Amino acid sequence: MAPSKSKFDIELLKQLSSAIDGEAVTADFACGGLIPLTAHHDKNIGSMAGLVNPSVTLRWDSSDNQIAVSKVTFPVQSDDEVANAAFNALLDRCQPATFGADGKDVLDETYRKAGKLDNEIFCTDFHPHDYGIVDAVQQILLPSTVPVEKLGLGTGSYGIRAELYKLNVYSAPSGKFHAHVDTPRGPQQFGSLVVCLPYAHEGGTLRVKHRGQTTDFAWGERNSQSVNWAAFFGDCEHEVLEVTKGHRVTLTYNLYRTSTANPARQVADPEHLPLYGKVKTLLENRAFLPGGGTLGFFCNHQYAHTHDAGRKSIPAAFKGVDLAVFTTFHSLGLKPAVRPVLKDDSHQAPVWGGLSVEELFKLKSVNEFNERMKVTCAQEEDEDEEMSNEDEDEDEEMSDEDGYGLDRYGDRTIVGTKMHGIMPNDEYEEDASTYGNQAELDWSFSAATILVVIPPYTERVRRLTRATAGAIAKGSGGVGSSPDPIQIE
Ligand SMILES: O=C(O)CCC(=O)C(=O)O
Ligand SMILES: [Fe+2]
Repeated sequence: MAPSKSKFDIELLKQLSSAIDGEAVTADFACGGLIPLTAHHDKNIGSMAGLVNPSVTLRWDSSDNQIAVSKVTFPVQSDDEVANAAFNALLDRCQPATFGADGKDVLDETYRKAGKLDNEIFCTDFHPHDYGIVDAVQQILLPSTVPVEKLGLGTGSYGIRAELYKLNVYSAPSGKFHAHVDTPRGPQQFGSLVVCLPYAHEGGTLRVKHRGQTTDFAWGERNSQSVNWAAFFGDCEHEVLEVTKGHRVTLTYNLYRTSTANPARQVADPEHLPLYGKVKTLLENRAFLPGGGTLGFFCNHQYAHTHDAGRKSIPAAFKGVDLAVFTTFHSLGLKPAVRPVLKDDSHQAPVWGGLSVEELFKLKSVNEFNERMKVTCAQEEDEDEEMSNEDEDEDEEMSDEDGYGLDRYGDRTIVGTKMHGIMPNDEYEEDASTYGNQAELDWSFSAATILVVIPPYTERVRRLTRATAGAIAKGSGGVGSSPDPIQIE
């Protein structure tokens, strides 16, 4: 006997969940690199070549009225007395670094022990663009699969701006910064960049975590002869382990996605995402949700969307696997919508259409779901009608199997995969999300869902054919001429 429709759907949805989980495992949340001191930036051709006395110079406003500006050049050679005196003057000029907790800037050396210089009082001749760092970050963390015109943000694809934020010195013994999540500075900020200047030290590993995965950047040993850097998504918890010897001198940058797009930059083809083929096969399967339905995916990353501008920016801000899910469905002719999922205690929930995960799973009917989520489905009304002819008895069979978080609301299906469930607070050890690197600003991170209305079989195949034919005709891949602009409402 053929399996019942709901069981069959569950099986296919599980496959989809696994495919997304696979995509999530390969998606990077942090990257880093090393620039040997032999590297020289050739300003004429914008590449690295040759060996021409490389160095990094820092200048800062002196606190001594007799001297306007002080400077030091890295690397500081141990036998160079003048350079060592200049380095000590830098250490003297630094003030204790604070961090954000409960909306206030806090000085607590058991949590963060470091010195800092604010960017108003220093400058440097080191620019991460010159060494290809910004390009590398863009390629690894923000591979572009959505031409921004589809998101109403201009033409081409995004650029990246690295804005110098602070100079920090973590010194032995016990320089450190316990687990925290950097305070977001608006929806365009997608991450942070740390550049470690050449100065011998031991310890001070930068540890970055995301959903159970950890990446360590241990620069101590090699650092006296190189500039090291790391970049990571803004919603990742991270910490600086204790410095046990020497001084760990860093420049930190906020990384922003620029709204001015670069029309010349190649937009990668979503057809090459591993997920694409699997979703396409699923949609082409006549037996999969034949009458249509709605799929929901809990995002892997968190996004800054505490007010309207932030909420509208979410698709443009998508990272990693969330971007892959969004662009895959979009390029196959469907119109994914995005909804924030807020915690119960958020007074903003009714305003932004957000829903706590507890509420989400309490919902009984499609109408209630639509009402509460304020879902704007990309479907015409008659298709909605068509979609509501499902058998209510199937509800039980569809609910939460094997921890996949499958659930069903009348004719709609919410798919949460293992990786994509709402991030519980205990994912952050000691709830690091309550510690920032600055007192709270207007923005904070919260979870989001992607909702995709799956039309009945014939309609979705029609859309799919149109979308993929458009892409081929355009010869560029990408989302090509696929349907209409992405719906954010
Ligand atoms: O120095 C580092 O590696 C990271 C510092 C940091 O997390 C911060 O300044 O927020
Ligand atoms: Fe940080």
